[in-house]
Amino acid sequence: MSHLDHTPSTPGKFKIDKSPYYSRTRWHSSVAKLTLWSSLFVALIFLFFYRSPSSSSNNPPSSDPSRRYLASANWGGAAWEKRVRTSARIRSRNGFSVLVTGAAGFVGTHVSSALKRRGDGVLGIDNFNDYYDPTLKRARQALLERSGVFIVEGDINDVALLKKLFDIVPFTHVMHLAAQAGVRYAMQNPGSYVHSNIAGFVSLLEVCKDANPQPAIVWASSSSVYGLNTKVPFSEKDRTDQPASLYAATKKAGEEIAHTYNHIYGLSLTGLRFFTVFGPWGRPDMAYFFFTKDILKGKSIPIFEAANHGTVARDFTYIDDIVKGCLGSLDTAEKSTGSGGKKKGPAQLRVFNLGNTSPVPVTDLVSILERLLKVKAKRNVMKLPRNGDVPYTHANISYAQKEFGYKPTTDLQTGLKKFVRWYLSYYGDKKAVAR
Ligand SMILES: O=C(O)[C@H]1O[C@H](OP(=O)(O)OP(=O)(O)OC[C@H]2O[C@@H](n3ccc(=O)[nH]c3=O)[C@H](O)[C@@H]2O)[C@H](O)[C@@H](O)[C@@H]1O
Repeated sequence: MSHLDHTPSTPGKFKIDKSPYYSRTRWHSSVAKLTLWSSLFVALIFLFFYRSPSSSSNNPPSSDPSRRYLASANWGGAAWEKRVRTSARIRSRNGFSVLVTGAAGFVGTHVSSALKRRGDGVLGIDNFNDYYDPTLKRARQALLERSGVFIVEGDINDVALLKKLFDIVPFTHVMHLAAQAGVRYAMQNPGSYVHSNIAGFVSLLEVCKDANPQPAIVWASSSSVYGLNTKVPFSEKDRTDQPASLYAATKKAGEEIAHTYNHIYGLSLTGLRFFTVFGPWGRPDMAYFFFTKDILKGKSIPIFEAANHGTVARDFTYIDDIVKGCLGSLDTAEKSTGSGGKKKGPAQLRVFNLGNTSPVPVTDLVSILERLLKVKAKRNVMKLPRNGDVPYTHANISYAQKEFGYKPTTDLQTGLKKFVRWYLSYYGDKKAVAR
């Protein structure tokens, strides 16, 4: 029997006798402790990398199998590099070469496709996580593939991968749309917001600042940064220091981080505050999308109202208008001024509201859907939960209008008509009801 077998399991209660075995016992127990703590440490590191949510367009619940590629990256090789190069090749005079992060996401897909159509070189990156149905992301990927856009499967926290992409292609621009989206999910999985919207953004900026030439970066902030601001319409000059959700706080942090990288490294940075973007190929976690699904299924839908039966309203903005805003921002983005990681002069730093300028109550959104679907909704009106939602958003867009002629042209009714048409054709009438 080994002397260690006498050691009680409760630490602290054991007083070691000063026997000849004492020093050996202590040495053995130190080795055992060291082994125990090292194993724990290794296990914690493993858990962190394995369980921490991946970045890109959205983040998954902890069971997400798509995170596994973090441990085993599936990129590289001559054929892969050729696809990267071909996808990013510029096909028009004065065209750009754009790296689009979150390319299999809602906005990412539309922007990538618009850039490709006008002759820019486009390379996507997305981690295809399962925050929402990844088959929708795969369908978007197939759509882009047909128009010649290759989406690299990878995470924006993978610095080696990003560096490799910049080694292969001297991107002139980065359209950074990969993020953990959704206001309410932040209470369920706060770490995913930090991982994607903060750590992921920093890892991207680190690679961009070292790139030669440095790209100009346009990235997705959010209307949610206005938080508890009550002055309407929201103007870029209004205060944004009262975020109502962790999601909003991480987007606000992104704006401050952008300032830092602009200041130190001369990166040209443009943040876009999107206002509740909707349309075909949209995000299933958003109200207009799951209301459609649930109305068709005959399920009741929760409709939030503000205090004292106040109206909850959003400045819903149609995807095509957002795409125009993204392209306008890219077209007016000035070059970054740094090289070799060093700033050579002041660089452009901008933030734009991209909204529709006409807020619509959520109850009206439901009425429009009822008419388009020809089904009466089962309305379950309830108090706005304390989950990060704000009662009202309304964009002042005069800055974007002045800088690149931004002018939204699609109202909620017209946009929803296009969405419903897409929804029914994508899921098929029967499947749409069954889902
Ligand atoms: O503008 C933005 O920056 C944000 O827009 C949306 O956030 P949100 O406006 O909350 O969009 P939805 O989740 O689709 O909600 C739309 C409206 O429906 C309401 N709602 C939502 C869910 C629900 O069950 N019931 C309900 O009445 C919300 O209060 C809100 O007024 C996106 O989900 C965010 O990712 C984005 O950053």
